[in-house]
Amino acid sequence: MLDVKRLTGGYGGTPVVRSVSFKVEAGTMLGILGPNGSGKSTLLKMLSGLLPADSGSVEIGGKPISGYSRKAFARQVAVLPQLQADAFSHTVYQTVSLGRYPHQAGLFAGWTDADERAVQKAMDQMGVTKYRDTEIEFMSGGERQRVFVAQALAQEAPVLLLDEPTNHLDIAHQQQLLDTIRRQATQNGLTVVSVFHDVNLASLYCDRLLLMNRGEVAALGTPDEVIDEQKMETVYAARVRAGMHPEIPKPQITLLPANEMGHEKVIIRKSDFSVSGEYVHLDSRMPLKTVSSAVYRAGAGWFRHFVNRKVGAAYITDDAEAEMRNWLHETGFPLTQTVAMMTAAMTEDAVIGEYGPPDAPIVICVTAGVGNAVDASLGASRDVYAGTINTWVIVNGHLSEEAMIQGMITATEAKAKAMQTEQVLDPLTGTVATGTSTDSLLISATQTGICYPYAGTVTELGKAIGSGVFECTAEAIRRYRRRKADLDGSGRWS
Ligand SMILES: Nc1ncnc2c1ncn2[C@@H]1O[C@H](COP(=O)(O)OP(=O)(O)OP(=O)(O)O)[C@@H](O)[C@H]1O
Repeated sequence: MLDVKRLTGGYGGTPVVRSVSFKVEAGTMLGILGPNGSGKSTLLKMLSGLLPADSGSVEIGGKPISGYSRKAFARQVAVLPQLQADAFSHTVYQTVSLGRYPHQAGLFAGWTDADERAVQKAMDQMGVTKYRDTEIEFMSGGERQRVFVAQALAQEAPVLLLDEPTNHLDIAHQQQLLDTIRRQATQNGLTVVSVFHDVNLASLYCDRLLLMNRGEVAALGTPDEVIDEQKMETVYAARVRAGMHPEIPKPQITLLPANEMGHEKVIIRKSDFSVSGEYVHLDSRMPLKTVSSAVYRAGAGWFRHFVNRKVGAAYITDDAEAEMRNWLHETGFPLTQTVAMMTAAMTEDAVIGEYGPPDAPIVICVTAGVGNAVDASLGASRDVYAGTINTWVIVNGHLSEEAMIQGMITATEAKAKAMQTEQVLDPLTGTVATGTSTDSLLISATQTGICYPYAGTVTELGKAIGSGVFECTAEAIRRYRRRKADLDGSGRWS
């Protein structure tokens, strides 16, 4: 739909944009990225015909833009320039209506139903209908921006050129605007070229990205191809980390501040844990990098509060995560900083130990209930009962991603060995159990101090995790059994 070949141009003699070539297919979105002054707006002005090119060509629908009359071009291309500070004294309705001028046959031609519908639809899409009769000079920057996007949409041109359309918009309106434009591209075949400052928004919404650097193309391709850590760091001269969006497979970048903010050194000790009949709680004072299979906030994250909550043996709920969230909220834990597990075992019986280097130990905490022990190798079908081994491994050190996962494997193997040593049997199969059906594991690290690249069983860290989880689990099983024996003897927990 849009074909740009070796486009060069700028202001006066010096070209600002140099030999830029790309194509945009109908129904797709191209995002233009690049540092300040890299030539993004200049390129967009050349595509809009506002700035003549020194050399090269821009074709729309197979025809050079110079071949279109002004009005015919406006029927093909709608443009949203960078938001201007000054606004004219027009109402929202009048401003959006201006978008219809390329469809008017002559100066005195009548306003048609199609014009009215297009204006109404565009105002609705941008959520500005309620300001219909407000003069735009009295509106906020974000509100005005939405009015100008509505004007461009009312134009109903097959090509839309946008310069920083989300400028001034809050996150809800950014989402609404880009969702609308994306829908127009996918459903109605709109071709969109948009300048973005926000690399992450561009990655989420665009099919392809064009990364500009000093007026030239630094990269052109899918978001996966363009959003590369090294490329971003070189072009923007900023320290970044690239990773995938948590919900959809699109790359996102995060800035790395120069000073290690929030990385005050803390040493986690056994004495930082508080244990009651209600829950085990570790308040680490600083967020710890964590991977877990917890009920609340499972997966990867940074957390300060670690909770292992006691629930009754008959605990049942349709949505354990939501129930846990409510409980945490009512109990006063900050939800964004807390990761939480649950257990039917007695939390007072938690076994907590320090292993490895005494000045920066690996702290392990285990609660065990093995009434529901399972031999994982036999895959027998069974009912699920409460009875869980919850294991926390807290490392005073810096773990690589690999070490995080290896630490989980090492801990699981050590737990299975403790089950074997303590001769915990699967009641269904009569064989030695390897765990229970609802076990949970958490590994956290301060990410300061000693670097641990690996945590396999022969590494220093692996040895501390292996022996520590084994000892703590075996002791937790013994405590559980003593409780059970007391219960069986007296008919109640002692
Ligand atoms: N009207 C103008 N006259 C002369 N030079 C200009 C004009 N507009 C922009 N420039 C220069 O062209 C270069 C590229 O500017 P442009 O606005 O295209 O960059 P950009 O990538 O859009 O930047 P930003 O991210 O800051 O909006 C800059 O060095 C700028 O100073």
